[in-house]
Amino acid sequence: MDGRDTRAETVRLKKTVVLVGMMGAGKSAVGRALASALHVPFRDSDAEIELAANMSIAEIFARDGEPFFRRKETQVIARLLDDAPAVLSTGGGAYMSAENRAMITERGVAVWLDADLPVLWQRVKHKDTRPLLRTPDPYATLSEIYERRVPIYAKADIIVKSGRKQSLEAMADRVIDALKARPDVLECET
Ligand SMILES: Nc1ncnc2c1ncn2[C@@H]1O[C@H](COP(=O)(O)OP(=O)(O)OP(=O)(O)O)[C@@H](O)[C@H]1O
Ligand SMILES: O=C(O)C1=C[C@@H](O)[C@@H](O)[C@H](O)C1
Ligand SMILES: [Mg+2]
Repeated sequence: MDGRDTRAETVRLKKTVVLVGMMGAGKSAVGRALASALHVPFRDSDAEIELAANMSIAEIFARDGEPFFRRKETQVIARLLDDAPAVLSTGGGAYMSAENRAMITERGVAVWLDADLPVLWQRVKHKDTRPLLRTPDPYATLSEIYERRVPIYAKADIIVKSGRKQSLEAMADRVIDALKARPDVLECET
């Protein structure tokens, strides 16, 4: 048996879980906890792009522009979806591309970590690593991006609400609970 024991159950991931959502939704942080709970590899498209380019995302945006970054993002997601089932955290804009959405849903399962704007702002306001928020009024920019993107994130296969007070592990557990309703994604024996 190649399944692993999680919370007194044996679960086996059959498809890559692709976390989508806004900057600060917790895709990277919750993704790591989720991969650890499911005993599968954790991958992060932003980190993979930075590794391949040997540059930070802010540097890539500044030197090569956002369209170049988006092309790399699509290539990296396609490559990572070829690997064995894993948890894949995407960058906040990845799910905006129809091409990315199609391949994610065909070869994996899209999970939207849905956090409200005030929660997102609390989480991103102290860091200046996100090039899209390097504007004179980053809160207004985040708000505008949020309003524009929410209808697209809502197309995800699974939606998990992310509250202010939930720990990363609690969020990972909620994602696992949602995945259990999808036996084509998570095989579960008690
Ligand atoms: N449920 C949570 N509880 C506590 N802290 C959280 C939670 N989710 C995220 N955070 C914190 O918020 C910050 C931003 O989260 P994270 O980097 O995972 O977001 P992201 O969705 O990957 O954003 P990006 O699209 O910019 O990569 C981190 O410091 C993370 O630890
Ligand atoms: O929301 C976005 O468009 C982005 C989010 C980050 O994860 C990075 O992918 C990059 O900063 C762009
Ligand atoms: Mg991230």
